[in-house]
Amino acid sequence: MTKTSGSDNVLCGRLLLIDHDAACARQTSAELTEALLVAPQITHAGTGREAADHLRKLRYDVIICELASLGDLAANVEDAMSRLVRLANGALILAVADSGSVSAALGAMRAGAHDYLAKPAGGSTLAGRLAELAQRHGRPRSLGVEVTPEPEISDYAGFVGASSAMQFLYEQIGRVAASAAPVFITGESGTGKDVCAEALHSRGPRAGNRFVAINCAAIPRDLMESELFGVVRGAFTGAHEDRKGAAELADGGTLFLDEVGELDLSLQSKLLRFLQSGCLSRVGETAARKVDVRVICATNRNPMQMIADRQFREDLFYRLHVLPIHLPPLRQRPSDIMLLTRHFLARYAQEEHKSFSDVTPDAAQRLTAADWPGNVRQLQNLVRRLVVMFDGGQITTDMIEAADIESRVSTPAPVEAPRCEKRTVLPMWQQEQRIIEEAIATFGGNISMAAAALEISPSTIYRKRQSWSELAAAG
Ligand SMILES: Nc1ncnc2c1ncn2[C@@H]1O[C@H](COP(=O)(O)OP(=O)(O)OP(=O)(O)O)[C@@H](O)[C@H]1O
Repeated sequence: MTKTSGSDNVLCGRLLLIDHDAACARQTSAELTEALLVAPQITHAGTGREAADHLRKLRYDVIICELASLGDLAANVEDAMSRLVRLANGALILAVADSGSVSAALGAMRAGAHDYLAKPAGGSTLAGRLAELAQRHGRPRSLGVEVTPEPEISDYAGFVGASSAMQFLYEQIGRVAASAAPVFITGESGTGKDVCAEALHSRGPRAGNRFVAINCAAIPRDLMESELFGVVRGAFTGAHEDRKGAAELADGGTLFLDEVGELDLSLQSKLLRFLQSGCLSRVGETAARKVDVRVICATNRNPMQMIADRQFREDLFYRLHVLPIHLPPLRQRPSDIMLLTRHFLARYAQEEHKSFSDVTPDAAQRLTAADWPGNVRQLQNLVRRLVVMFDGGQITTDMIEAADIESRVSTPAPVEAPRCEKRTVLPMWQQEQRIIEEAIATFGGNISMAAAALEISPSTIYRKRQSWSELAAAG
């Protein structure tokens, strides 16, 4: 077996190996020790729960996790990995999946694993992949490492966060902001899609012009067209004067269409025509007006599902989905939770003229371990309530319990036993489509990276996308 070179020698600290097959784990340990120049301290855990016990007692640098061994942590791989990520305290996580379990591997990645390998993964393959990962993520705690970590950015254009997911996002915004091409932002509610749209505007060449946001879910359907494209006097009852719509107001700047999936289908056709021609007509006029806007749109729904359900035009989707950005949920970047907590604490304490010193270690542990289904908005609301409800001092777990009206922070989601339910089975091509689109979203729209993770070629993805549009059109 070949040893990794000195400069690659990044894996030397504490390593937790999770594998229910003890013989396999022994072999992997031996091979890894041989493949690395400085032997790591390897601890073996046979189950997810055993691993959780180790992680509560000691901090590890790297976790290698055979996914089938996590079954006792949660009913599905994604939830189990989310729990592991929360306990991992920033360790690098490399998932090892059965070669047929692409969806399990993707679920693990979605939940926050840094990378995955298909079985069988020998010691030198593992060592090589860990070296790559450590270079990419910068592991300052690994012993004997010569990696110079990139300077960590902890706030950027309205965002607070220093996790590797946020570093990737800042880099993406920096690159994408300069372009005039449409941006499609996805992410759960409260992850910062509005913040992202404004950051793209403020960091781009249109920053001197207007940023006009329109929430497609908040405006009644019959007013939407005039809000978007404007109206001429007398076009309908109540149209007392000529008025510009959001698109015209944003001329020279950025038009942000939030919750774009809520636009009704007839307006989607008009939006498509506008994107194709750069011209619009106000409601009640026939003349076309040339408008120069950069379009950014966002949704917290799955656009592929909306297309499959015929709620979103596929041609419009591909027109808008030129530069995709995906915002990771807060539970996948637990290292940002205390940074955000302290940021909001300082901000609201100042607003309320109060003084809060910090958060007790127990309270910090509780906040970091929570699921945050409402993401940053939920954390922000909780901190605001804490500041309003209490006079100052240190934030304790009792205070969190009292302020946590959503009852989600104090009670992490219980592990549900697998239920036998009647489920709809989607056709093979739709399941395949979902896996591939999820992989693409995981890598922020980068097809080459998604293809590499799926171990297929990028041209296969392009070819399959073409055949799905044909199937969707035929169906
Ligand atoms: N990384 C972050 N740092 C600081 N504040 C953040 C961050 N992410 C989100 N926020 C704050 O959280 C709140 C929700 O963010 P935002 O409205 O951008 O979320 P969203 O993804 O657009 O949600 P929705 O889909 O519900 O519209 C805002 O007050 C925003 O300022």
